[in-house]
Amino acid sequence: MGSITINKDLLRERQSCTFNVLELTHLWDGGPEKTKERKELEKFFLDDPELQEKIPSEYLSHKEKYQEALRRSCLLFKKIKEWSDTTGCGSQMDTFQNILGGMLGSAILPDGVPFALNYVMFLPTVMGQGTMQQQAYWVSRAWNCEIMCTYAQTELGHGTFIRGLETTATYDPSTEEFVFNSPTLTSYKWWPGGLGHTCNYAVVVAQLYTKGQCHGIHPFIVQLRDEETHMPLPGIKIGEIGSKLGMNTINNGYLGFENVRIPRENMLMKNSKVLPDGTYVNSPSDKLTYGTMIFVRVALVRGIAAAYLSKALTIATRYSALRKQGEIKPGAGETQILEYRTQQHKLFPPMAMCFAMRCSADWLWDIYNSVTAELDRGDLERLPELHAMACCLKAVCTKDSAKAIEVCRLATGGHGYMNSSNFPSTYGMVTAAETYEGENTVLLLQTARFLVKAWQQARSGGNLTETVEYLKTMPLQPLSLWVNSLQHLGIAFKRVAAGNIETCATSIERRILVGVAPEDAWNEVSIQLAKAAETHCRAFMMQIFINFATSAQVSPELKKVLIELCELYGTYFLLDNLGDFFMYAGLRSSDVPSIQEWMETLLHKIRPNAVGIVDGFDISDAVLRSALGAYDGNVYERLFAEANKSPLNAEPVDESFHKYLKPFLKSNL
Ligand SMILES: CCCCCCCCCCCCCCCCCCCCCC(=O)SCCNC(=O)CCNC(=O)[C@H](O)C(C)(C)COP(=O)(O)OP(=O)(O)OC[C@H]1O[C@@H](n2cnc3c(N)ncnc32)[C@H](O)[C@@H]1OP(=O)(O)O
Ligand SMILES: Cc1cc2nc3c(=O)[nH]c(=O)nc-3n(C[C@H](O)[C@H](O)[C@H](O)COP(=O)(O)OP(=O)(O)OC[C@H]3O[C@@H](n4cnc5c(N)ncnc54)[C@H](O)[C@@H]3O)c2cc1C
Repeated sequence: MGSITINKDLLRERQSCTFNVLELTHLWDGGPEKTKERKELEKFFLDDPELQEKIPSEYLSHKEKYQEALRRSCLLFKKIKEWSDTTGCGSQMDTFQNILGGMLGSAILPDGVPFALNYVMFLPTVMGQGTMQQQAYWVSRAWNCEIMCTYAQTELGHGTFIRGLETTATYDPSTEEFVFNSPTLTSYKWWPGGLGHTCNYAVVVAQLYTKGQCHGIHPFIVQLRDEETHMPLPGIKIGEIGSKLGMNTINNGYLGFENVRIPRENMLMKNSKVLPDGTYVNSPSDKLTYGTMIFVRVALVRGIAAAYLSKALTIATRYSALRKQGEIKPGAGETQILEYRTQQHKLFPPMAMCFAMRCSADWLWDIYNSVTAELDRGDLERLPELHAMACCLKAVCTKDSAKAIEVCRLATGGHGYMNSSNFPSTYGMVTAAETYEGENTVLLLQTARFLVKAWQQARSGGNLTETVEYLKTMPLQPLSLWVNSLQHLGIAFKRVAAGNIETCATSIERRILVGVAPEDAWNEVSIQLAKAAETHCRAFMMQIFINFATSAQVSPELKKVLIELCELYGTYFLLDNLGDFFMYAGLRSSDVPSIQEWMETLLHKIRPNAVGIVDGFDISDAVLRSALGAYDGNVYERLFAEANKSPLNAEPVDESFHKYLKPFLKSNL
């Protein structure tokens, strides 16, 4: 291809953008230095021909896909080492973030990195739950890829309810070993990434038995395969779970145990312990075992939800600026589809969501780091709030992102259905995150549990933490008349959340008063509870976005765009949930037309900057991997070039014609 002619419509869009795109890129990356580093990193990896795709992976068999992914993973991680040796350790963390969290990794291994779990879950588990000695031994081995590891928690029978896991680890004091068993078919580990044929070690989460007593689930490091031959060790039954909707190169696997013995020292013992004689020593909190899940939920908001959405938006927005279809005014010439208000309504609210996700992710990352430091000092006070916010942000952001990616695909018509648009693999990657690391409904219900408690505390005059402080005053303040302003939106979203939480709390109380058991009352109200958690999260994201947009140290031109996007976030979700705002935020039906108009005006204002905004995400063509979204806009040439990569086009007449079709056509049915 190699064409450098930029599509004329895209060129015009770029000329009419009202703000400096590079300024947005710097803001998005966290400063000019970060942008520079990212670009150097991308160049280092993406210019390597060995890492580039030769045949589109869709045309490979399942086995070939895995083998090719493994080849590239090995090269990739060699290069990471090379990169960090030349640039120092500090940036190694950033490198991993870039490779595993969304962007760079998805350019090289679009259907998942089979080594991901080694870094995303195994290492964080050892670092968070291992003693100093365990960390000293295991971290360097895994970090340097002397061994390859995964995190095996989910079983065929249980993913959500982890207290119900069935794998057993029974302590044998005579040999100072744990003996692992899978007593049932449903106790087989099922799903861990890289487990199939890649990893030789895993953190295995199992029910710990010692002195005849079960102490619940605990993490252990178990060797699965011989380090030389890679053969499964005696008693280990292991394999891959087969083809999936997406993420087909991440090598998810299954695992069963038959009397597999590991040394006592392989139990991760930072929190709870088993002494050589089998005495069990309790952890300060049994929820510390769940720490790695919090880490991944936190990382996903930015690394998956926001990152993949920014890609889908770049593809759909550029395409909508150059695609022409129909006329708005007869005879006026064909219209860029981006001119259609309905098209703007598909694309611009997700742009706003992308910003809201990024601000929230930064907040979540900061609180994660401070709470983790507090946990290390034995202070568990802020853990419930971190857990509650990680749960709802993971759930709401992955849900919004997956839904919006599908909207972006639909917004590109038929061409979006092609694998070469890169929508299918992008969607496959993000919808997986709606399930893994805590299924979204389940996580919303975890947040709801925290909110109902906070509500009760607010009623009894107790102290409330930062994210629920609004519950103290909200319902008591009189409702004011509706005003179309950002500040009013912020308050209205909190009122909706407070109203939903109050409704749930009183519904539960009412049921309990008439004799329903508290647990049944909870289940009966759980549709509303999940909704309450979502509205709390939305109110939080709205406020974080308002704070960000109003205080960002940027040029007035860019600030104007940020404020418009922020207002769009609020008006979009308000209009999508009018009933809530009628019920709880003092909205009257006579207020709605002006809000609808406000939202439509925002779409109109954002329109000239739409391409500028997605250009500001600065996603290179190599990362986008889309025939529809490339910077130069040569969509039709690219679609043709991609079609010609189909193996069916290698010959003018396929051999199947002679084998099947010709005899069939000649058979005179
Ligand atoms: C170092 C280098 C780093 C480089 C970094 C690079 C970074 C870049 C990375 C970017 C990303 C790229 C990734 C791509 C790769 C894809 C990988 C795919 C990975 C997918 C992996 C998985 O998929 S891996 C399995 C996950 N599987 C779950 O996720 C199970 C959900 N299931 C539960 O999580 C529990 O089962 C559930 C429901 C809570 C109930 O647990 P339960 O029954 O024990 O608890 P209850 O409900 O009874 O609650 C009792 C009380 O515990 C409280 N509580 C509960 N949890 C708590 C907690 N975590 N912390 C504190 N408190 C907690 C609760 O709030 C209650 O508190 P209270 O009593 O005060 O109200
Ligand atoms: C791509 C992918 C990668 C994965 N990688 C790993 C990995 O590396 N390691 C690992 O250990 N696991 C992994 N998993 C497993 C993943 O963590 C689980 O699938 C997830 O936690 C959901 O559990 P489940 O599949 O048992 O669903 P279930 O819990 O059976 O959920 C099914 C339905 O039941 C509902 N439900 C369940 N419990 C409740 C409840 N208490 N209240 C209300 N509704 C409920 C859910 O909302 C859902 O609608 C992966 C999964 C996927 C899809």
